[in-house]
Amino acid sequence: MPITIASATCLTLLVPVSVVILDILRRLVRRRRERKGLPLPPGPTPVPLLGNVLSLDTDAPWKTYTEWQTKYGDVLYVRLLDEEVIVLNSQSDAVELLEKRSKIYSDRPFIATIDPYGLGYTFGFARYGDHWRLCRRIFHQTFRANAALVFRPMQLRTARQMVVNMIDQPDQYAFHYSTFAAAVVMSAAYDYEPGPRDDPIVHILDSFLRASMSAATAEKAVLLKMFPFLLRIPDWFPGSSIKREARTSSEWAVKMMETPYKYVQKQMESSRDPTFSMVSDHITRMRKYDEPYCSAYTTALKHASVTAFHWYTSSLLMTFTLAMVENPHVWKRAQAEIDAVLGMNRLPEYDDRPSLPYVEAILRETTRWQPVTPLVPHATSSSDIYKSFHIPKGIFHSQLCRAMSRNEARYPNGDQFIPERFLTVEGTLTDDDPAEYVFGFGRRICPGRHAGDASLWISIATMLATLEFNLAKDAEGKDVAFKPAYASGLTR
Ligand code: HEM
Repeated sequence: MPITIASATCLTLLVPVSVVILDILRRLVRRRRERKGLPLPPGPTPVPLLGNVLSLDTDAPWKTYTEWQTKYGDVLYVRLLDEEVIVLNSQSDAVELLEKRSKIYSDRPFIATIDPYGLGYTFGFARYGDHWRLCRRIFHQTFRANAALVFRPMQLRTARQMVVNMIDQPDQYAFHYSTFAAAVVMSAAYDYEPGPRDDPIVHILDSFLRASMSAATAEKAVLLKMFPFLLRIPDWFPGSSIKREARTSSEWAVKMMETPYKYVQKQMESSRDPTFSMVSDHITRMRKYDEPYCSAYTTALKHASVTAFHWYTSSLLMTFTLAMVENPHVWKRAQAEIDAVLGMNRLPEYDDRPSLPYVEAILRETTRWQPVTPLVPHATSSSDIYKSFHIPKGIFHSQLCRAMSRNEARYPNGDQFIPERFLTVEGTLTDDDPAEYVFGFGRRICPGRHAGDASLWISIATMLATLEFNLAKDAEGKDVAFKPAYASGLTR
């Protein structure tokens, strides 16, 4: 019988699919042997091969996990194809494992999209090991609590500039948030202050974020893990779109890493004015080292200085804006507090922070209401036993920030934006601060949290002191209705 094109295609697909199925089975059998009779944490019953993947809301997985939490408890075991996942829904379990046993809970999982999309150029996705340690040390020297105080005058100035830009171009608010957040990190990392509009480096950052975030979804990670050859097929071949997207994202990532780095090198060579930044400091220090350490140091410095993490700050400012537009009574009460404490003649400064508890409560509620990383992925570097359950080596585990922030006992009506939940009846702040979980836990806890928190506070306080938050109007002066939606990806 002649072999048709259709049957040849079927045969071509059958081989990789069979290899993948055999590999999944082999790994599942090996894991079962390693358990030595101990049970896995409870979770929904997986179907053969597919596991629980069909029951998961892939756009908002935390919604399904939260439903399963009610049914199976705080420590959940879920299987998505061959990927085993432990979901930690409570802060106490996250502290117990990620902080007290941080030696084995600090790795990042293998996510097949990270390197092809260029996300591997930021050390946030690096595997736990020497490269990560060096990046983290470089980063920490600049951004640790005391060192980050140096940035405050710049953060204050940049926040005020952002408000001026918003008054000029209110419809471009998302861009102004991004410029502000990037300016803070770029100043510290490269001594580079972006222009208020159309800055070329902010453009590179935003282009990378758009290319990587819209593309790096969980489905694509699974697809690439199962069929890595998709990255090698010719551009004209059906199904090559993932490869082309990855290439675009990776090209932006290289520009994001190299362009500001070259800017610092040029400044150091040519400028008569001394430049001081994280990058220039380490370029100077590394002169005393020889190859190959110098080359490892340069790579770590480039990965540590990639400023893409500014998106956390700008994303939270978007959430803040949404909350203000939906809850005008909140910004009105905050304005009344600011006017009463500061009077009408000056803008908020950092020293005013303790005197503005309602503004602080708004910041806390913003980070709680819509956590910027609903699921934070970690991986175990060896197996463990927790609460008499077997936790396998090398599996994905994730603290579900979203479940912590929606714990009904701690936050009644958690879907609503209610800053008052952080205030006592006397109007002072309670001890509950979401910063205890929104920045992660243990050795991978956000190292930019001090700078990030200071950026958020000064920008929110300055906006509340100067702006009103209303719906846009159409040509007839009527409110333009809108339906808020979050993009899904590694962050929101
Ligand atoms: C202001 C809002 C911010 C929030 C809510 C936030 C949150 C987080 C979270 C949840 C993680 C993962 C922690 C874990 O794996 O357990 C993280 C990691 C990280 N953040 Fe932040 N972040 C913020 C701002 C920033 C800023 C402004 C910077 C840069 C100056 C930054 C730099 C980083 C880096 C480099 C990592 C990776 C750390 C590692 O893997 O070792 N973050 N952040």
